[in-house]
Amino acid sequence: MTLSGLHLPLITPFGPDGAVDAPALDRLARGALADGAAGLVALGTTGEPAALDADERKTVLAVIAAAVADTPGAHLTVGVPAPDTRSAAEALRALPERAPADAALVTVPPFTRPGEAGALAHFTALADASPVPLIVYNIPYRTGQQLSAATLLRLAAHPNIAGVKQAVGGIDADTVALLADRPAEGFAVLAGEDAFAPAMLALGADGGILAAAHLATARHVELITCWRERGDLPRARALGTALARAAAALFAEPNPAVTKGVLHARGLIAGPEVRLPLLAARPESVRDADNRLDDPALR
Ligand SMILES: O=C(O)C1=N[C@H](C(=O)O)C[C@H](O)C1
Repeated sequence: MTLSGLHLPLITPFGPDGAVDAPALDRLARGALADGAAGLVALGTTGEPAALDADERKTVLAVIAAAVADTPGAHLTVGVPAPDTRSAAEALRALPERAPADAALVTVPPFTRPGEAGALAHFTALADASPVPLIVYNIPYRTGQQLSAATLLRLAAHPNIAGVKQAVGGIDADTVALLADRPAEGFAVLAGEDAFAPAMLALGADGGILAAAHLATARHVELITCWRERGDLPRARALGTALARAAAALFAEPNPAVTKGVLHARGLIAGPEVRLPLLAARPESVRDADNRLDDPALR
C-alpha cells in the first residue's frame, strides 16, 4: 500500500482565554475528513507544537485521533520532534502509548546540519527503532540540511519508511528525479509545499500534506482526484493555478498565521491568534488570501 490523497496538518486553534480550543479543533478535523481528506496530521509544523505544553499536545493528539478513529479508512500521522536522533527514537518508541498513529512525520535534526550521510544514518536508525512507519519530512529551509534524490531513494528502500513529504521551496532537479525514480509500490511522494503541490501532482506525486487545505478542502481533494483518478486535465489546471495562488497568499507570512486569520474571518475559529514567536497576520494579508480563495474555480 502506498499512502495517497490529501492529509491535513491541523492548526491548533486557541480560545478567547488563550487555551487550546478543543471543540474548534474537533470541528476542523471532522470537517476535513467529511470533505474527503484521506488523513490528518497532528502536531505538524502548522500545529505550533513547540509552543504547546505537554498537556496541550496530549489534548490536540486526543481530539485528532478521535476524529480519525470515527472515520473508517482515515489515516493518522503524528509529527515527532527530532532535536537529535536518540530523543527522536525514544519519542517514536513511546508513540503507540500516546496515539494509534499510522505514521510519524520526522525531520532531520534542525540546526545540526549533519550532512547527507548523517541524515541517512539518522533516518535509518529511526526507521529501525520505530514501531510505526516514518514519513521523511524533507524541508531544508527549516532544517538547514538538503536531502538529494539519491539519499531519499536509498531511504525509500527501507521497509519502515512509507514516504517523503517534499517541501523544498520549489520543483528542483532532485524533486523531478525523485518522482521519476521512486519505487513503484510502498513509498509515497507527498507534496509538502503548498504553492508547488499542483506542479508536483502533475509530475506524479501521490498526494500532499498541505496546510492550505484548511480552506477549500474539497477542492484540494478534487485536484488530487483529477490527476490520479479522473484524468481531467483542464479541471486539474484550473484548480491547480487557483489553489497555487491561494497557497502563496496563505503563506505570505509565517505559517499558520494567515490561515488562522482567514479561518477566523470566515467564522471557523474563535480568534486568529498564534503563539510567540509567531505574530498574527496583518489584515491585508488575510484579505488577500480570502480574495484568492474566492476564485470562481474554487467555488
Ligand atoms: O505542518 C505541516 O506538516 C506543514 N508545514 C509546512 C510548513 O509550515 O512549512 C507547510 C505544509 O503545508 C504543511
